[in-house]
Amino acid sequence: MSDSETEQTAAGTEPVLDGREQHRAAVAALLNVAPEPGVAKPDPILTATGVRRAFGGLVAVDVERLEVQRGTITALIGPNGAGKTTFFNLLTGFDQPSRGAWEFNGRSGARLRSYQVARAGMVRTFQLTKALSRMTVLDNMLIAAPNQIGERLWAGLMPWLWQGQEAAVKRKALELLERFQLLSKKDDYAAELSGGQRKLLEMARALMLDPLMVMLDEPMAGVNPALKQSLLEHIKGLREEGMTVLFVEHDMDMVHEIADWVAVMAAGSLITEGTPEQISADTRVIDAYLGAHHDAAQH
Ligand SMILES: Nc1ncnc2c1ncn2[C@@H]1O[C@H](COP(=O)(O)OP(=O)(O)OP(=O)(O)O)[C@@H](O)[C@H]1O
Repeated sequence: MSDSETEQTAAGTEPVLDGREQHRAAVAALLNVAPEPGVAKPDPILTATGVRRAFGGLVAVDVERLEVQRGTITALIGPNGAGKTTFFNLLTGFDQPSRGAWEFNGRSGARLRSYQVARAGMVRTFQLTKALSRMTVLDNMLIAAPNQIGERLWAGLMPWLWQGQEAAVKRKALELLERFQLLSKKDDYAAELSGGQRKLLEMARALMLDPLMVMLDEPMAGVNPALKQSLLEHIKGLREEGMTVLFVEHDMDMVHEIADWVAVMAAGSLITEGTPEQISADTRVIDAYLGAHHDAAQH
C-alpha cells in the first residue's frame, strides 16, 4: 500500500492513513481508555455483550462485555483452557453461544453462519487441514475466494464474464502469494511448506476475502525464529492497511511487540484489559496464570 491518503480501505470508502500514522492513530485512540474489563472504546468495530457458552456443566465462555477498537491490533491472552478459542469460534460463527449477542461493524453478528460472518468482513485464519495440505499452494488460495453468486449461471450464459472473474481471482491470489513470499511455492503442495510458511499461507488465504477484521489463532505456533519477524511485519502490515486484528497468542514477546491492546481471559471470563505494559504489571493477570498452574513464569 502506498503512502497516499487517497488509497481506499477494504470497505472501499474510508481514506487510509499510512503505516506509521495508522499505528499512531491506534495508540492515540486507546490512550484514555481505562484498563478495566469490558471498558468502552472510542470506535469499536466489534462489541460483544453477555456471550456465554457452556458444554454440559462447564462454562467455557462467559464474557460480559468486550469492545475491540477499529484499526488496532488486539491480543487475546490467558492460560490454557481460559476459553479463548471457544470465544473465537463463537464470534466467527463456527460455534453457537448458549446466550449473548455481538455487533460487528454495526451489524448483529450472533446466529450468523461462518460464511456470513466472513462475508460481513470478519475472517479468521485456520490451520491447514489434511485436505488442504494435499492441494497446491495456489489452489489453496483459489478455493479461499468468496463463492461467486450464480457461478453456474454466469459460466453457462456469459462465459466471457465468468472467465474475467476467474482471471481476477487468480491475479489477486498471485499478488498475495508474492506479498507473502510464497510465489515460488505456488505449485508445491501445501504439505511441503515449513511451519512458518503455512502461517503465511493461512494469512494470505484470509486476505482473499478482503476482510475488515482478521482473527488469528496462535499465529506464532510452530514458527521458527527466522520467520517470526517476517510474520510480525505482515501482521503489522494488516493494521497499516486499516484492518483490525484480533489474535490469540501465548508468545508474550509477540504480544509486546505488536499488540496495541491486550484482553485477558481466565476461566471463561474477561478479567482485565489494557496496553501490554499495563497488563504485564497487573496482578490479576499473574494470579490467573499461577492459578491455572500454567508454566508461564515469563508471562
Ligand atoms: N467442544 C467442546 N466440548 C467440551 N468442552 C470443550 C469443547 N471445546 C472446549 N471445551 C472446554 O472449554 C474450555 C475452554 O477451552 P478453549 O479451547 O476455548 O480454551 P483456550 O483458552 O483456547 O485454551 P488453549 O490456550 O489451551 O488453546 C476448556 O475447559 C475446554 O476443555
